[in-house]
Parts: sequence; structure tokens; C-alpha cells
Amino acid sequence: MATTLPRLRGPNNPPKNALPALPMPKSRKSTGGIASPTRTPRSGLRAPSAASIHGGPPLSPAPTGALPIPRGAGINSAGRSIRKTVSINSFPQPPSRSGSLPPSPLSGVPTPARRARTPQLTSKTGFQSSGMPSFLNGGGEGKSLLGGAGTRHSDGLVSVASPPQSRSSSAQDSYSTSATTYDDPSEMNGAGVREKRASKGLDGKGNVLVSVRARPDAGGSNGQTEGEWMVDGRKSLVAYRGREGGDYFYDNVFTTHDDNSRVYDHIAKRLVRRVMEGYHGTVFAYGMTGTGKTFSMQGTASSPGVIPLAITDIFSYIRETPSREFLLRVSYLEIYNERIHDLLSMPAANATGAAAAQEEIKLREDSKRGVYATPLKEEIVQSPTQLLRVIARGDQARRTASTQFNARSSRSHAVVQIVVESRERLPGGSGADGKRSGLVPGGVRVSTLSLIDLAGSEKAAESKERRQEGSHINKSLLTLGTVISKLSDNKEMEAKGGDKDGKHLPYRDSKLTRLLQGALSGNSLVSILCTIQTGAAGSTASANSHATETLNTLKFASRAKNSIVSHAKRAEEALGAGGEGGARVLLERYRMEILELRQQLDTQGKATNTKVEEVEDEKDAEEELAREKEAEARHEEQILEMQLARTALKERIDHLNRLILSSKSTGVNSNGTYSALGVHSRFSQTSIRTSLTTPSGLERTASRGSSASTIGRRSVGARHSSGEEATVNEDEDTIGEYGDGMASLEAQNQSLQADLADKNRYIATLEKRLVQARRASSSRTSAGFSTPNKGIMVGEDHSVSALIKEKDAEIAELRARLDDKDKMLTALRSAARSRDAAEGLETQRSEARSSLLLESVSPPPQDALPDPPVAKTNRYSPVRKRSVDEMSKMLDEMIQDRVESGQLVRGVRGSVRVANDRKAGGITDLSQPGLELPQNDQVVGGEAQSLIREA
Ligand SMILES: Nc1ncnc2c1ncn2[C@@H]1O[C@H](COP(=O)(O)OP(=O)(O)OP(=O)(O)O)[C@@H](O)[C@H]1O
Repeated sequence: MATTLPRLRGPNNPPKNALPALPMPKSRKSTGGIASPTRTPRSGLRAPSAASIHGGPPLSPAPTGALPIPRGAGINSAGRSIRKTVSINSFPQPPSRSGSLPPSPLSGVPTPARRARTPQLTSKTGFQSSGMPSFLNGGGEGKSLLGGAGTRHSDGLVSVASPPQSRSSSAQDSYSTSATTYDDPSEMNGAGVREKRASKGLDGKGNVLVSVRARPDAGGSNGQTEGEWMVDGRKSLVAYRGREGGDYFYDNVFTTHDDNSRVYDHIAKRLVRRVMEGYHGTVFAYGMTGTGKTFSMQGTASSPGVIPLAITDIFSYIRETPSREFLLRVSYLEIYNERIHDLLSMPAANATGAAAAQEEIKLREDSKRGVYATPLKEEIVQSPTQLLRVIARGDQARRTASTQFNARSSRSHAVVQIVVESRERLPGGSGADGKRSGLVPGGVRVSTLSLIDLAGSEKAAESKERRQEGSHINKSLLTLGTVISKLSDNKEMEAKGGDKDGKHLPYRDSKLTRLLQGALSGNSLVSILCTIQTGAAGSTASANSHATETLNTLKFASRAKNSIVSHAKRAEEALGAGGEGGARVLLERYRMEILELRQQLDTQGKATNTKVEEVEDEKDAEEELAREKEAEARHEEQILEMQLARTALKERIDHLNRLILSSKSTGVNSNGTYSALGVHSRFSQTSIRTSLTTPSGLERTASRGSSASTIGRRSVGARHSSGEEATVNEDEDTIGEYGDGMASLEAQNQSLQADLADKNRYIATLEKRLVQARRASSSRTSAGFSTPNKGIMVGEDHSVSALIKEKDAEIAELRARLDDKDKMLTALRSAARSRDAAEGLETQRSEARSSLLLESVSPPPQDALPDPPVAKTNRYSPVRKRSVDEMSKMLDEMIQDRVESGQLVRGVRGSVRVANDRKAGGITDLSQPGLELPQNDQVVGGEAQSLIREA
């Protein structure tokens, strides 16, 4: 059995834009020819009227008449189109799915109801199915197409409604095929073993899962019986009793009562789980326009469809699988008029609303990846919310237009592809021990989940534009039908022992089949949902046309059931980063990068320590002081650089670790899964969708700049279409630059702000480190020097600078006071000098008087001597003395005040000095040059006092 799953390649080329390939075998070659199917597969389901298949084209998507516009099609009174199918970004708190559904979303436990069903293989006239087990359904029982007996009631169209509660998930009880052995013993319960045995006995391969869903009649009749149609969910039967009538059995048939949740559980839940386990999986919706493909895939706010529910389960799986770590990336493309467009990087619209041209996306093929689109943007997602937003963004960019049958008809095939990378988690977490070398246990497994909403088949179109689109749509759907028919023929031939490759398959005839090549050729698990609308109001012609179209869909479903044989295998694990396709295995690349960075970190840590030691050693060498200083400066610089580099490396490691999801990841856990949908609902409900309407009437929101960051690129430049506003409550789990999803300006803004905050924090860290390093550097450089580092401002410690300022102010104040004191002292000294001079004169006069008295015999002439100054002195001295006393007293009081306040200390001999604690409190540096506190400051008071006392 050929293994054609994508292989991993070398690690050096980061995946950028390529869409992971839908797996494709190399065994078949296309000749480009379209061959019409001519035979009903021997073992396949057969429509009751074989002629309807053989006689007509294999797929005739075009309705033959004009059908009335469904009333529920969403055209308002003004004739403007309203999107009835709410975008997937608009899911409110999803409805509780616990009631009628399996208790655990991924329990995989088959339910009794489904197990109890017995294959209907006993019809005399009916045609048995191939009996192939469905890998996804587990029934694998293959329904027979019975002409009447056994399945239909005798009266023909008895409606057998099957309330949702009575049904169980058939998707839960499929376990294996011989080709794809499911190796989880825990799930190999009795039913699984039974199925496995049965599958071996039958075909050894797994069929695709084919389901049919009938949408409620636009006319309002919701019954199971619509004229000539009967839809029986319990029997998985669609019966038609008109011309070419018959009974059609499928893996699942959903009535108009079945909601999206139920549809998902039966058609995709198991497949999603398989994808998480390493298989490739494809789900696509096929059907006539307006029958509910988009409704089923995307859903509504109150009833999320396959895509959002799959996303929910993906993250549930991650959460519930602590033994593995995951990395998810998503891409979203559309095929419109046979051209591929990247819905995640739609160019901005110009002023006229016309979108700028996008780089052409091409399909390429290589042996490892099969067929893939390139260049295509992929975004790494870390939470359900983020993933939903990315898809919602793509959804809004998708081309839609109002048609006769659908007010908002999808005019393109849309492919959401989610790539799941996973690997075993190393014991002890992330492998931070640095012990891992290139080879790591387990390797990385890469699988893809493709969720495809096809454009609806249609014929009638009023405008040229619509007709052109319609013809492209129909052509690609026709090619799809042809490929499936030929696959069926080939299978039959193979069974007969003929050429294994059989007829050439025209995959290349359309982009759709080319892209689906891997899935159609069996490398992927496939689930097909065919949508029909049984009721058709209006003329008989339109009813006939509608019936023909519905029959074509049913025949397509039958052929697909018999044609596509899955031999999907679990993806091989790429060992190390060097495995095949390693370049695309981001998980491994990130892990390796983290490892390398950690090693660098370790090395740098050691180098830093060595440097520090060297610095210490060199410090001891006093004889080489000058050299030491220089070396120190250099080393400090190096240490600083290393520290900065370490910080950067740590940041990078943190970032990479955030991208890798595990059961404990914030994004995976926060908000849970349903709440993520809740966030979306808020987003959508508050958003105003103002899609641009081009002259052709084609709606799209094409003016979105791509903010999406592809791998290794940063999210930039989020732009929204003009006039579009969206309000979103930011979820906490949108992490990093990849998390915007462009859901809204506000979300963008918040995301950018968060990013900015991150960067600011980082800058702050760097600055801090810089300052620390500088401080350390200058403290070391200045060791042995008394010059204080006045130049260095301790940036982060504002309290220190405040303290210094305070002390400066105190010093200035003290200086002012000292000045005052100096002035007073000068005044006192001058007073003292005057007093001394006066006293000296008085003494001289006294002496002179004494000598005169002694010489009384000859008294001198009275006027011989001038008036004794003493008389003058005596006259004025009491006043002067009083003033000196007052000043002395004042000075004493001042000094006493200082002594009492602790600023000055009185010495034993009456002298005073500045208190020691005042010095220690920051004013000791007054002695520093430039601050000039007088050295004799402490005795000033004492000197003054002694002077005063003297006075
Ligand atoms: N099962 C359903 N229950 C309720 N409404 C439905 C259901 N299926 C479809 N509808 C409604 O029918 C309308 C058309 O559905 P939708 O757009 O999903 O059709 P479609 O098959 O995707 O059409 P097209 O191929 O033109 O894109 C929408 O308004 C949708 O809400």
C-alpha cells in the first residue's frame, strides 16, 4: 500500500507561505481528459434508476428551471441582500450540547443505538453497498439501496422523524480498517473489534463517510415528507417516489430537525480526532446552491457549524493530551473563477472599493507534500478564539453574491486548512535540560484538517458575471463528479484484477480536484456532507428541476461513497529536524531553536562568570592598576553585552515557548473552547458588516490588509475596510504578535498595545541592566579613588536622588546661616576692638591724671591737656556694653537652640561643634571641595562665645 503522506524535509527553510499539501499519491497520472462515468460500480450503491446515472452526465449540477426564491433566503424588502448565514465569527455562547450528545466530545465510545443498527443487506431487489467499513463512521456497513421492501413503508412515504435525542453518534464507533489500523487499545472495545473483523472480511479498506442533510423548506414546511420526498434520519434514508425515484441510503441522513451540532458529531467529530492523532482529514460540503453548505460548515451564532465545532474539539484534544505538545497553523484560500486567492492576505481595497491584485497563487506538487498552493499565508494560532478570528477574517474576504436561490451565495470554493504538528512531550517538560541533541524521541507528526465549503451548483443566472462564475463553479463540480466516477470505475477494474491505475483521472481539469487530489485518492480520511432541499415551492417545472438537482446530488453522494477508498495512514513522525519535510515542521524547528538558544545562554552564563572572576582576580593585582582599570572597563562592557544578549535570548525562548501549545498552555485553557465561541459571538453581533459591493454585485470584504504574521514574520499593519467597524472584547488568550486575527480595529489596537507594553517592559529591563552594569562598572573603576560619582544618576532609584536634593537644600540653608554667623562675628569682633581701644585710652588718661596729681606743686595749665577721652568714654560705655551684651545674649540663645535641636554639640570647655549624626546624615560631605563648609565651623560658636564673654 502506497504511503503518500507528506514527508518532512530539512530544517533550514522555514515554511512561509505554502499550504500544506493535501496528501496525494503519485501513482495516478492525469491526462487532462474528462471522461464521463458510464458504469455504476459493481459494489457501489446504486440509485434505483440506473438510467438516471448512465444516461445523463455524471453530474448535472444545473437546475433546469427557475426555482422560486426561497422565502428564507434573506432578501429584505429593499431588495438588498442580507447574509442569513452568520459568519463563524459570530457564535455566542454555544448551546449546551450535552443533552442529546455524547457526554465527552472525544470519548470515542460507541453508543448502543448505533451499534444496535443492523445493516440492511437483505433486500431481494435492492443493491447492496460495497459493505466497506467507514473509517469515520464505523458503521462501515454500507447501506443498501432498496427498491422498496424492507426499508420503505408499504404506503411509501411515511415520515419517520428521528428526534435528535434518540440518535447516537455514528462517528463514535468506527475504529479501524485493515488499511489504517487504529492502534489505541483503549478504544478497541467490543464494537471496535467487531468492526475490525468485519472490515477485514469485506474489503480491507475504509470508505469515506457520506452524509446527506436536508434543509428546511423555504416555504416553511418542516415535515419530513415533502411532496414526493421522504427523509428518514433513523434509517439514514432519502426516498423519492417521483420519476427515477428510489431509496438512497447513506452513512447519515439528517432531517430538517437536526441541528449543526448533531451534524458535526456525526460527520466530523471523529475525523477531527483522527487528525489530532496524526491522520489527514478532509470534510467537504457539496450541494446545490442555497441548500445549506455554508450553514452547515460555518453555522450561526446560535448553532455553530462544523468549522467552529472542529476548532473547539482540536483545543479540547490538546487540553486532554498532556503527553504531547502541539503547534497549529492555519491557511484559508478560495477558488474563484478558477483562480486561487489567499483569504488571509487579501490586498487592501483602493478608494473605489476595488481590491488590488493579489499575487497569483499557484498549485505545485512535490513528492513529499503532494499538491499544495503557494505562496499562501499561514498563521500560527494559539487559542480557539484566535483560530476562529483568523477564519472569520478569511470568511469575510470570501466572495459572495446574491443569486436567484441564495441571497448570499458563495461564489467560490473555500478551503480552510489547519495543520497540526505534534510531538511527544519530553519528561520534565520542555527539554530545557539541554541534553537533547539533534535526535529527539518521537519526532514530530504533521497532519492536516481541510474543511471545504464548495460553491453551489447552479444553472440559471441573470447577469453575465453570475453566469461566468456559475460556469466555473459547475465545471469544477462536474470535474469532481467525473473524478469520483472514474475512481469508482478504477476500483471496479482493480477488483477484477485489471490495471491498478485504471483510467486516468482528470484531477488537473480543475483547481478544485487538483487541490483535493490527495484526499480523493485516499490519503486522507474524507467525510462528505451533501445538502439537499426537498421542498420546492412554485411551478411544476421548478419543482421538477429542483428534484433533478436533488437527485443529482444524491447520486454524487452515492458514487462518492463507493469511489473514494481511504487508505490513510497516520503521519510518520519526523525524527529530529532533519527529517523529510523538516523545513515545514515548525514545532521541531522551534524546539531546536530553543535548545540552541538555551545552550548559548548556558555558554554565555559561563563566560559571564569567568569574566567576573577574571575581573576579581585582576582587581587584586595592585601593581597593574592602570591596566586593571582598562581591562575592568572592557570586561564590564562585555559583561553588560552578555547580560543584554542573555535577556534577548530569554525573551526569544519565552516567545517560542508561547507558540508551542500543550495541555497547560494559556490559550488552550483560558476561555476554554466554548467561551472562545462566545467571544466570537460578541464580536460578530456587534460588528457591522459592510461588505463592498463591486460593480458586478460581488460582495466581499476585500480591503483588509494582511496583518497576519506568517511564520517568522511579525504582524504589522492591520487594516480594515473603510466603514467597517467591529467591537470585540479582547480575549486574554490572544498571545503574541500572531494573535490578532484582524478581528477588529480595537482588537488590533489592544493587541498592538499589549505588544507595545511587552516591548516597553523589555526596554525597561534592558535599561535597568544597562544602568546596573554602568554603576557596577564605574564603582569598580573608581575603586581606590575618593572622587565621588556625582556624575552618575541612579536612574531607577529616584529616592536616592531626592535624598541628595534634600541634603543639598539643607547644606544651602546651613551655609546661609553660617554666613549670618560670620557677619555677626565680624560685627562682634569690630565691637570688641572698639571696646578695647576705648579701654586702652581710658587707661592712658587715668595714668596721665595720676601723674598730674603727683605733680601738684606746679599744676599744669588747665588747658594744657585736652579733655580726657575717658570722660567721653564714660559717658558712652554703658550703652555700648549693653548692646554687646544683647548681641551676646542673642548669639547664646541661637547657639542654645542649635544645641537643643541636636544640630550642634556643646563641648566640655564651652565650645560647640556640629553634631556627628548630622555629618553622617549626609552633610559630612560638606567638607568636599565645592561645598566648603568651613573647617572651623564647629568652633565658631565657641569662639564667638569666648569673644563675647571677653567683651
Ligand atoms: N438546515 C438549515 N436550517 C436553517 N436554515 C438553513 C439551513 N440550511 C440553510 N439554511 C439557510 O438557507 C440559506 C442558504 O444557506 P447557505 O448559504 O448555507 O447555502 P449554500 O448551500 O451555502 O449556498 P451557496 O452554494 O449559494 O453558497 C441561508 O439563509 C441559511 O441560513
